[in-house]
Amino acid sequence: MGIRTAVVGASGYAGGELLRLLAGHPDLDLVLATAHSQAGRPVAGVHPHLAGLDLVLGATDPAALAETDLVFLALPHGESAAIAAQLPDTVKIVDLGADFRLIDPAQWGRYYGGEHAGTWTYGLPELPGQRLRVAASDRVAATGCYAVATILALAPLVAAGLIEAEDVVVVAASGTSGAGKAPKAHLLGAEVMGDLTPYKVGAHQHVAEIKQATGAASISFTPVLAPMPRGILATVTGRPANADITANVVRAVLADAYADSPFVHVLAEGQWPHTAATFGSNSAHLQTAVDIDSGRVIVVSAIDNLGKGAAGQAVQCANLMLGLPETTGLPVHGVR
Ligand SMILES: NC(=O)C1=CN([C@@H]2O[C@H](COP(=O)(O)OP(=O)(O)OC[C@H]3O[C@@H](n4cnc5c(N)ncnc54)[C@H](OP(=O)(O)O)[C@@H]3O)[C@@H](O)[C@H]2O)C=CC1
Ligand SMILES: CC(=O)N[C@@H](CCC(=O)OP(=O)(O)O)C(=O)O
Repeated sequence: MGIRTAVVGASGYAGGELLRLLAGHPDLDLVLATAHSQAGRPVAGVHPHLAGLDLVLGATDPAALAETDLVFLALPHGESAAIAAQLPDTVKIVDLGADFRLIDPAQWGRYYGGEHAGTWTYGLPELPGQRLRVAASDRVAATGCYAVATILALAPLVAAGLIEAEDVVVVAASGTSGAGKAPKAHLLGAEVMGDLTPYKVGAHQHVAEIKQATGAASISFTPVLAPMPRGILATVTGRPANADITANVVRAVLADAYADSPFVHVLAEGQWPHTAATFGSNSAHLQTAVDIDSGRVIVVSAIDNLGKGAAGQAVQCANLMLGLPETTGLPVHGVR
């Protein structure tokens, strides 16, 4: 018997991707998959791509979860804390929601409202020193999807002093699965297809965790909904601190920052990230340029929002928490 593992919120997009990854994981044994309104339905009825996974979605019962070794929470914001509070210390938890990501309660109040649940270890192992902190933790808050795409592009630039921390601009497009399965007015099929739509303009909740993780002082962030099922392409630009900066210098800083990170790939000169190349993987692809007109430093990053942006990231953190190799059960390469 391996690590007894439960997925809470298993009927959702992130939960479904966790089930798919766990089915191929050699050490994590899926013993419980729970849902809310869809409890009682077979997994394959909710997730047709998981046909053959012979499991019925259970109700979310903390007493049953307490009998496991590892719980992934893939719930709407605000629902994790009540369940986590009922689980003993013997159970390791990775929360995919936002509830425990932020340190500053004022930032929680600004972007989410309501009571701040607390702060867990931020689940982005590629940040300096964070791999060890995740490995030493029993409670980890996995990152937001736009946040990981942006932080991976931005953090090394701020840390190396290549750009000014108070002038960062991000425009990022996401596939529709990023919004979750629950019906939303702007996500009706006919409205999404053949269209690009900005939303939460000037007020996206991931700005708080991006600033917290990178040290950027001010960020203008514009998310765009794209007519594709999954994937994020983030274009991050910053004003250079030094007028002589070149793309080769930026590329070297990024390559150095991720030299020991198996899932982050700084692409060869001339190759640009695109979402399809990361589809189904836990990888992030990065490339950089210096704008020949404005002189701004540009880093483009691509991820699969359900992979490195959600379920893959969560499994990567769980691997570290359990002392397993970070890459166990996780695809480095996309499906095309
Ligand atoms: N989608 C993405 O790309 C990413 C998602 N995340 C985070 O992961 C979490 C899940 O997201 P996602 O899978 O997209 O969301 P979905 O809307 O697709 O799924 C939500 C899940 O939570 C369950 N649920 C809904 N309401 C409750 C409740 N009141 N109590 C208990 N369970 C409930 C649903 O069960 P049922 O269907 O049975 O009602 C479903 O299993 C969110 O916190 C999200 O922010 C993080 C990064 C990326
Ligand atoms: C397309 C879309 O709507 N995406 C969601 C991000 C979902 C996510 O990953 O972030 P959280 O875990 O913080 O919810 C949004 O922009 O709010």
